[in-house]
Amino acid sequence: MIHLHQVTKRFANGRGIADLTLEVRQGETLGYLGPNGAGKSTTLRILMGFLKPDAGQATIAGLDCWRDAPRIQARTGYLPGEISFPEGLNGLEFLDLVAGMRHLRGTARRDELIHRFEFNARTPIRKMSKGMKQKLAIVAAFMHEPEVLILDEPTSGLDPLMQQRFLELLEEERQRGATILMSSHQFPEVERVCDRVGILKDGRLMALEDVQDLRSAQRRVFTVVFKDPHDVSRVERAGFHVTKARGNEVDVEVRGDYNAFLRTLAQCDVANLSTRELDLEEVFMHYYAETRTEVRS
Ligand SMILES: Nc1ncnc2c1ncn2[C@@H]1O[C@H](COP(=O)(O)OP(=O)(O)OP(=O)(O)O)[C@@H](O)[C@H]1O
Repeated sequence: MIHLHQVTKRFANGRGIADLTLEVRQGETLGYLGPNGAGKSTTLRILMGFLKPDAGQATIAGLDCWRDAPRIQARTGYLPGEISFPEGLNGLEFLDLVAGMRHLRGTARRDELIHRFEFNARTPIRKMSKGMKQKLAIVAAFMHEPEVLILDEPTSGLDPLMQQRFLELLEEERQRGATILMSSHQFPEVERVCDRVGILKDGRLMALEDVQDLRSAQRRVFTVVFKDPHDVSRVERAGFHVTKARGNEVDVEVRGDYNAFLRTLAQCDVANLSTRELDLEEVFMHYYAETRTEVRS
């Protein structure tokens, strides 16, 4: 449904996106993650036809994002990262303006969304808080029940209750069959609502993974407290991936077969042992950091 094929956009500062190929399948929700300045918003703005790529092609439902921008903008729900509203309007007037541009007549969905996000849409926009403006932009992006949603950090500025409401809305849109591309810095929300997750760094796609596969892969962190500090180096020497070491206590990431690790532990004097699943943040954090930091005392 959403296709980027070898798309490059380079700004004067040398940043942007480079040779990016990515597909969001029909009915799929794809989480788009990456450090600040990675090029996420740039990608989304190219898809909405606000930026022209230097090379490559971006399409939504077969329409070229640059040439067919008005048609794409009419049928897509877009939530920008930085929202600029026209001067002098209240929330409802702004929504009427957007509805008019999309030739949308019914107001039931609009009113239902305003009710759901609990804000007074008659407030002048200049008097709205950051969170209220975000809610208003959400209503504008979702009220025409688009088949494609392009969302740039959609929960930023929302309080925890409203973030929850938003994720419920997204879940409903997924059920309805919408195709969703969503940038985010919130690993837990991506893990909750996305089918796949792409990681962008320095304008390049570093990883593209199925969230279900990540869940089912055997990845655990073992936190072990040794009685004898020499056992810490015994674990390291055996080739296991120690992610944190604090005195006698270590965190060890183990993927796949746990038996070899347990056999190594059997040779050590273990005072305490706990284990948990690796979360999405831990799986992907090394793409964010320049070098993995090891905490040693
Ligand atoms: N219109 C522009 N003109 C010049 N440089 C730009 C423009 N838009 C973005 N950039 C630069 O391109 C790079 C990528 O920016 P972008 O906003 O796409 O990153 P991002 O991944 O969305 O970051 P964040 O997580 O901080 O929102 C940055 O270095 C930014 O300064």
